Amino acid sequence: MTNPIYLALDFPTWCETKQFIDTYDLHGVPVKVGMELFYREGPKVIDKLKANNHSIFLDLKLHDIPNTVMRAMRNIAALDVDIVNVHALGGSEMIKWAKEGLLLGGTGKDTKLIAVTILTSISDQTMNEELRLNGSVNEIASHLANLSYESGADGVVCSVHETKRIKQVCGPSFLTVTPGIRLNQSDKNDQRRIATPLEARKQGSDILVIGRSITKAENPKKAYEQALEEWNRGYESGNC
Ligand SMILES: O=c1ccn([C@@H]2O[C@H](COP(=O)(O)O)[C@@H](O)[C@H]2O)c(=O)[nH]1
Repeated sequence: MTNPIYLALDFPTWCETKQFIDTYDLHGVPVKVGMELFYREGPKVIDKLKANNHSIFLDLKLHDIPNTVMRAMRNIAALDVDIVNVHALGGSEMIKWAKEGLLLGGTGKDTKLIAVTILTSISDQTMNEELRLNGSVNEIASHLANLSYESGADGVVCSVHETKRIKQVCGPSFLTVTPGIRLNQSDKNDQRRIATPLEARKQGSDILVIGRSITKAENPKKAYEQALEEWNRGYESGNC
């Protein structure tokens, strides 16, 4: 099976990104490019990573009126990356138009459109008391996943803790992409709904996104290999 661990390249510049990949010999691993790097370097960063054989998840989390998202997605489609995303809270019309934009601007590659349900930095308490969204994160994330599924998305971004329920609601082939992964549970940082790679595998995640547990590790190469080893252990021990 293909490597499901996307390394979050949350660096300020291409220069620092390249230095990190070169130093720790992480050439060719799947990567996630987010707002920090993309807003600095623009589309050329995608070409540079492609030249280095990385699968790319472009994490720009579009959230606007349907027409604006469709037109933006038409341009993003030309970048020919593997995964792109929107916020599910933009609603069903926005998700449908995002898919339309992706198809209109696409180069024939099967770019997956996924929708962020509830950010992994949000707790039940923040959702209920600050945002005044009623229900548990689990309930709302699975509702938003179902909405995304019915609107033509290929999957969602959620935490490991919602994966099982989302698979039950949307079916096994609906992708669950899970950030909030920690190799050491004590390093939560700004994340609230975290899990280990082993738990992610047991709960049925398809793709893991890992940033700081690898980039800030003493030995990032070893940390990446540890994540892969845990993931594979989850499979070998028949836990899935
Ligand atoms: O709900 C979400 C959606 C996206 N992310 C992104 O994933 C990485 C996680 O980084 P860590 O350092 O492993 O916490 C980061 O780029 C986020 O923008 C997310 O964490 N949660």
